[in-house]
Amino acid sequence: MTNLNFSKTYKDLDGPKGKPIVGHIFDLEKDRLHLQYEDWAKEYGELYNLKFLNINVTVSTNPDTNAYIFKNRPNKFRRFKKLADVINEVGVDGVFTAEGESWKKQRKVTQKALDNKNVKAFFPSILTVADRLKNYWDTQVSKGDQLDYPLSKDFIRATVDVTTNLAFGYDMNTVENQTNDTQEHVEKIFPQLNKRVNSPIPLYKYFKTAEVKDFEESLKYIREHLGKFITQAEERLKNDPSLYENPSNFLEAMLASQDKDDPFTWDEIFGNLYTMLLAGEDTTSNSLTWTSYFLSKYPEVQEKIREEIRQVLGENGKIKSFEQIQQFQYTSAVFKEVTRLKPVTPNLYMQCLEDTVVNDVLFPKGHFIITQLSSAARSEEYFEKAKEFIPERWLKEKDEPVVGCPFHGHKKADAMKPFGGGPRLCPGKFLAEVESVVFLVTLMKDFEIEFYDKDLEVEELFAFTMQAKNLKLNFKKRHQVSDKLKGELNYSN
Ligand code: HEM
Repeated sequence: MTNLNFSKTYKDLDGPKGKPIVGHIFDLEKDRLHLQYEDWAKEYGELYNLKFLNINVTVSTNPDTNAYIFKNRPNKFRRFKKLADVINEVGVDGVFTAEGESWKKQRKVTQKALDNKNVKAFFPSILTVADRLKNYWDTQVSKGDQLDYPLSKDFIRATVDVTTNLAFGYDMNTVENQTNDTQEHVEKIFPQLNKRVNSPIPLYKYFKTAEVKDFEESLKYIREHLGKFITQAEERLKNDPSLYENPSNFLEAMLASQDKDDPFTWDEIFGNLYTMLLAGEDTTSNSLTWTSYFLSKYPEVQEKIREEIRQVLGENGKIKSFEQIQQFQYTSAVFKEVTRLKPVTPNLYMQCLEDTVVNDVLFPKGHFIITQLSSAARSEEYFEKAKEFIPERWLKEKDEPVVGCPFHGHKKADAMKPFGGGPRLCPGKFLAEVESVVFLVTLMKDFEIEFYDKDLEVEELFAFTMQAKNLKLNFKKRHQVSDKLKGELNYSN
């Protein structure tokens, strides 16, 4: 500590008053944890303390502090050990929970599998999933307007298909085979993880309730199922040794390492397949579901996306090339604004690996810091008209090299970090953005959505990821554009 300069330590920070001995353990509102952290930040400032028995935790909503923490991984900070242990316990022992050298090795292969070049090469498979989605939706609306339609389920299926295709080289096709069980088992994982991470005593280890047993059955199913993918890929490599040099997907790339000095173990391969499935599906599908919330709230945004579709693809055109995705600037801005207002992973859990000074505050080795993301992203401090949904804030002014957000002026566009940051920035960010634009274009081109019940309040439900509770939508074939709108939007069809 001798070389560190600081004027305060975390102990000088304020925070809500906890109960004697237990501290804040019983104060946490598990279903709205991120909102509770945001509320406390309004009262106690951007850095404040909580206590769980004898464990001190600082919550940081400060973008600079958070950026520093993100940037200084894996050397100075790691993810919460308890979080990693709970995730590993269910077998998801991969790049998300790995640390140090093991993380570096796993990150390298993950990042390569998801880099721009690979996503581009994989693009035709995304289009295939989008075509299936369109056909499925056509069938649904051909029966008439679909009231209270479970659109979020379709987004889950589409993102599962994209991820399993890219990562495992397996076409699960859950969009067409609506009966696929895998995703139903996978859906149970995040809510259960949330419960386990937030239980001070791991009762699930000692009392096998029906819920615990059901969850364990799901884990068994997933283990067997993913195991089959590994066996199939091993066969492919045996039959075609050229795949060792040029693996065609993430799973093959991991298996190909068996040939090298530092091979991955079966558990590492399994854990990373599992990680990809979980990390790629829940986050992206929830973000798309939140997008459908804003589209229903603002029908004019649906129209603007349609106008962009017309401009980029022409009348009755289809997405054909990867390059066209870059032209969907407004649609991309819609998605970006959704990730600002509804960041689906609002809390990231960090721990200091050494005594560290961040923004003049000393945090000792082992100290826990929750990097809270939704607070800054929705704060007037960093974004003008912060509470409003304004996709245009992310559009470049014509002929002007505007960087980031024209609305925030002197404020900070990088105060939002829905994909984390630093060396552990989400490696699936690009894939998520590309597939989301493709699915939104598919949705808006031929269909429209509206609230099933305008008076039903849609709530943010925290279940490890942040989900939309009470979102009920009607799903319809696209209406004819009115003459008035045609004039306003310069529609010609
Ligand atoms: C809208 C969609 C998504 C969001 C909002 C999101 C968000 C995040 C966040 C916040 C993190 C933690 C980053 C950090 O600690 O700094 C993360 C990590 C990760 N994400 Fe994503 N993600 C999304 C989609 C995806 C997709 C599509 C994949 C892959 C198919 C993916 C794979 C991963 C992996 C493997 C990690 C762990 C990285 C590491 O620890 O080094 N994510 N994601």
